[in-house]
Amino acid sequence: MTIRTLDDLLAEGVSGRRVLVRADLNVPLDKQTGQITDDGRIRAVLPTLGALVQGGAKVVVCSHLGRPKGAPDPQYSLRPVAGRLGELLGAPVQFAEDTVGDSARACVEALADGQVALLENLRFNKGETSKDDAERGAFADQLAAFGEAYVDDAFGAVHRKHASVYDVPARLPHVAGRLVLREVEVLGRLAGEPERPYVVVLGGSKVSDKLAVIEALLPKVDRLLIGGGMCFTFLKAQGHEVGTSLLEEEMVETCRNLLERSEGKIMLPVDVVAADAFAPDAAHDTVRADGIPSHRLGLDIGPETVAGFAAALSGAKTVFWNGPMGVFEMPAFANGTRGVAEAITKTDAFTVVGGGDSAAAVRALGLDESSFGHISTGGGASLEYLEGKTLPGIAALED
Ligand SMILES: Nc1ncnc2c1ncn2[C@@H]1O[C@H](COP(=O)(O)OP(=O)(O)O)[C@@H](O)[C@H]1O
Ligand SMILES: O=C(OP(=O)(O)O)[C@H](O)COP(=O)(O)O
Repeated sequence: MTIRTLDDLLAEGVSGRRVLVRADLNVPLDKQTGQITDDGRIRAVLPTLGALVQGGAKVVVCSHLGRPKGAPDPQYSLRPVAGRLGELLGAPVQFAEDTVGDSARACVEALADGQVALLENLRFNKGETSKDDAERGAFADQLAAFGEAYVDDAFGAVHRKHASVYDVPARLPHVAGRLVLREVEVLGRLAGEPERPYVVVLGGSKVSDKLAVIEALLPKVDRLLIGGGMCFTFLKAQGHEVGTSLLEEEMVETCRNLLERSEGKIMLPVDVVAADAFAPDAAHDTVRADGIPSHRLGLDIGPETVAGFAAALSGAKTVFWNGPMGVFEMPAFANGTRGVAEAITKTDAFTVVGGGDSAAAVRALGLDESSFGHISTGGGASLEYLEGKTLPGIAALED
């Protein structure tokens, strides 16, 4: 099995050719202003886009943003991303008002050599995420018509069996972009035989996605530290009241089983910061993890938990962290994420941070990016890669 790379495509010559690039431009946006709060994922794809522009390709970029439900939803428009991408590339990016409709077609047809267009959010179309092969395939046909070659540089989405990731490469000559190659190279160090002790820290809000990964990771790790929105389903499984905290009721039984089989490797919070509301100025207190008041919700791990997690991390030789420990976007609930991130940087371990929001948290909290071994653009993608799974987006690139 081989995977052709962007360099192979460039060596063939791309001048005047339409190249469809799947990027992961799923950046965090400020809910009030709609502005991009962290452009790390846009910067991460610049080496690939820059090389194609230099080569004189007509570059058609596509991406998802957030989780719209298969229909246009203005709050998830990629328009602001087109503006920022143009600034970073130093040349305007044409924005298509739809993904595969008249606007997109006109935009693609008008491209001159070396110009870049960005299509509207892929997930405004049912076919992108459909579980039905035919529905996904029909959408992939429309997308593939925009390119003569396909580059996958969307590492953060390679674990999704979606049309733009899985079905389009079956329809076009396909290569891996620079970001995908780099991520796979670095994460390969953790997927093989990581130096022990190997500690994984999990948090964030995509609870059910990540619960599935824990099962597979448990045998490979020495400690699994769980905070963020993840922890409440586990606390509930231990029989504790979690108030109105993020909870996946239907996964409580799964968590109970995981705890039973975890041989004591799973470490949960002993204290949490519980608030009256999901708001920056909400009244809040640190409470015992088994004493969250029924009208409150946990928005951060508490200081005793941070100290316990730091102690568990101190002797580690390999650390992987995905998912903020709390709602770090609100300063009152950022201490847990900051504390754990600092503890990770103090270890002698090879440290990897993965995930759009985790990487954004590192930058937003003013931590030194260079004190981590690698900052990955993918959270779920890197976790599934570490699990040793064949990822749909990588498999689709193999010849
Ligand atoms: N206790 C919590 N309750 C609700 N949301 C939380 C909690 N802790 C963290 N989060 C949220 O999780 C989000 C990030 O989750 P996720 O997408 O899983 O991470 P990543 O993008 O790094 O993979 C952040 O926006 C953060 O506010
Ligand atoms: O943000 C992403 O993943 P991550 O939060 O696991 O890093 C990717 O853009 C994938 O998005 P998805 O989890 O909605 O498929």
